[in-house]
Amino acid sequence: MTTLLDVRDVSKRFTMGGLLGRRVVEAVVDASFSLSAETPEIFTIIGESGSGKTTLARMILGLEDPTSGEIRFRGQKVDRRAGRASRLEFMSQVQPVFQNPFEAFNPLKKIERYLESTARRFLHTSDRAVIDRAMDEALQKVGLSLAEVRGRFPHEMSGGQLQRCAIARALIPNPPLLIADEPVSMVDASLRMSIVNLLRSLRDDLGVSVIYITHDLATAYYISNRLIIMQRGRIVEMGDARTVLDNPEHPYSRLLKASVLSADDAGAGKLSTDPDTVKEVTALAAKAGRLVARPDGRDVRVYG
Ligand SMILES: Nc1ncnc2c1ncn2[C@@H]1O[C@H](COP(=O)(O)OP(=O)(O)OP(=O)(O)O)[C@@H](O)[C@H]1O
Repeated sequence: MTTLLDVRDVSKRFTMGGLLGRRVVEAVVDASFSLSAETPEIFTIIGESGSGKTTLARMILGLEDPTSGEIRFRGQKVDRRAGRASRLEFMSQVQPVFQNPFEAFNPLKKIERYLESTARRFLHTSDRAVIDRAMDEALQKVGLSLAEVRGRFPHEMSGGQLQRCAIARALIPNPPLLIADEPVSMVDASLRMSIVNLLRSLRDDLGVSVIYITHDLATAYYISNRLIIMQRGRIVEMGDARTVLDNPEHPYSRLLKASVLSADDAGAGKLSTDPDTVKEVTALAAKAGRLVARPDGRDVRVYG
């Protein structure tokens, strides 16, 4: 297997506060997984709020350095301090899609200006016809066209349409990997599935791999090939999405499946369920344990 992305024993520790009241947060602890270059897949990272999903994504994007461990993309170490040319080359191949498309776009600028600057940057051209063609091709991939988008400001689009534009922007350099951090949580429920289906068609029709970060088990089940479940920075279960979600083995994975998001916290990724179970699972979060490979291909964290 040729490896597209290799995340090896990666940890991230944040230290906050001064000498008095110093606080250390273990945001990600010893995360390891890899994606194949030959088989595009949707690889999902699931976990409640604060479990370390975004920190892991930011390290993969080279926006944050691991405290220990290493991330390699196509064999090259992901390095925030690499020279401008190699950083640009990396960024053209690993593109982010963020949660809130209204924040991703400057409200005072027409949408095409944003797409255009991405095209100029990554395609190294200022040829108008080449730029227009690249923007139109990328927009067609998400079910839009340059003619539809031209002249429009972000507020003139629905959240779903704008998220499509954000995905089109990410597709301009033809990246083999997208990192989509909660890409549907700010989109109206009625339009959510169309974005989820779009991610699926990027994989199936264009061969793009997607790291899909979410706390929504339903969409994860629907589109993922493999997934990892994170609790307080640690991977507690990893494997084929359906195997794990049909029959979760780690107590936290079971809790995640059994829990219902409370109406107040819908979309915030906080769990609301039986307090005793929560207590039991919280106690496990303080233990290191170790990931053990199971015969059915999944890895589950065990203790003692
Ligand atoms: N720059 C930072 N400085 C200090 N602590 C941080 C920083 N970034 C993240 N953290 C902490 O690291 C932990 C993991 O945060 P992270 O944002 O990665 O979780 P998450 O799973 O993405 O949560 P959410 O679903 O809410 O986005 C949290 O305790 C968070 O407070």
